[in-house]
Amino acid sequence: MTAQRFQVGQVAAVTGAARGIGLSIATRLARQGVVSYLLDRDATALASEVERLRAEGLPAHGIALDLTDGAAVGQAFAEIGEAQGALDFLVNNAGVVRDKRFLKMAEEDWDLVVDTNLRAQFLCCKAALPLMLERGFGRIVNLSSRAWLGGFGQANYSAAKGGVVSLTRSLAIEFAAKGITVNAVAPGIVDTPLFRGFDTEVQARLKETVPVKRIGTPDDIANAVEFFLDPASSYVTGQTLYVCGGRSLSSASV
Ligand SMILES: NC(=O)C1=CN([C@@H]2O[C@H](COP(=O)(O)OP(=O)(O)OC[C@H]3O[C@@H](n4cnc5c(N)ncnc54)[C@H](O)[C@@H]3O)[C@@H](O)[C@H]2O)C=CC1
Ligand SMILES: CC(C)c1ccc(C(=O)O)c(O)c1O
Repeated sequence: MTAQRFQVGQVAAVTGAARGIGLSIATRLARQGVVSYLLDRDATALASEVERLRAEGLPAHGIALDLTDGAAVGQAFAEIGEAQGALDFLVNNAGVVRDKRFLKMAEEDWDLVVDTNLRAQFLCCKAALPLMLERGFGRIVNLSSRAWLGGFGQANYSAAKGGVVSLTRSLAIEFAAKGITVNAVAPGIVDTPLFRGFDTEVQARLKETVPVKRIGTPDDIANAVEFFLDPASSYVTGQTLYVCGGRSLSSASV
C-alpha cells in the first residue's frame, strides 16, 4: 500500500519507464493519482506496461522515443504541455551501460553511454523547465549512480553519472528562486534488467561488496525519488542521495 503524498491530477514525466526502476517510480505515482507519462524507446514493453496500468484504472500514458534525439524530446514535452497544461515532476531515469574497460572502449561506447545518461537529462530538463516555470513549481529528480565515485571500471558510465551530479547542482542553483528543486538519487546495485545484463560472475562479485548484504530493489530507489518529489522536502535542493546499502562508503572495486 503506497502512502498518499501527492495531489490527484498532478503531472509527471518519468524517462526509461518501460521496466526496472523507472517503471517502479511511474507505477507508484500513477497509483497516487498523478497523471504519469512513461517515456521509453522500447515501444513494445512501454505499450504493454501502460496498458497494464490503465487496466488498473490508473492515469498512465506512454510516449515512445529515443531520449537522445532532441527533436523527439521537444515534441514529447510539447505533447504533455498541450494535453495537461502543466508538468509538476520530471524524473530523469533512463540509462545504459556498455561493459568495457577503458582501452577497449570505442568512441561509440563513449557516445552512447554519455548521450543516454547525461545528454538526455539535459534535453529533458530543457524541454520540461518552461512548463514548470509557467506555474512557478517543479520537482526534478535525476538518476545518477554510486559508480560516479569510481571503483567500477566503466569510465564512460562513471563520467556521465558524475556529470549528472554536477548538472543537478548547477540547475538547483539556477532555478532555486523559481519554485523548482533539482536533486539526484545515486543507487548502488539494484536488481533490474540492467544489472542482470552483467556476467553472473561479475554480478556475484558486485553483490559481495554491498555492506548491508543484499542488493537493492527498484522500490528502494523509488522511495528516495518519492522523498524528493514530496512536499516535505521542499527545502532540499541540489542534493545527491546515495541509496546503495552503504556501498558508497567502501572503496571496494569489481
Ligand atoms: N540497476 C542498477 O544497479 C543501477 C541503476 N542505476 C541507474 O538507474 C537508472 C535506471 O536503471 P535500471 O532500471 O536498472 O535500467 P533498465 O535497463 O532496467 O531500464 C532502463 C530503461 O531505459 C530505457 N532507455 C535506455 N536508453 C533509452 C533512450 N535512449 N531513450 C529512451 N529510453 C531509453 C530502456 O529501454 C529501459 O526501459 C539508470 O539511469 C541507471 O544508470 C544506477 C545505479 C545502479
Ligand atoms: C548496473 C549499473 C551499471 C551499476 C553497477 C554497479 C554499481 C556500483 O558499483 O555501485 C552501480 O552504481 C551501477 O550503476
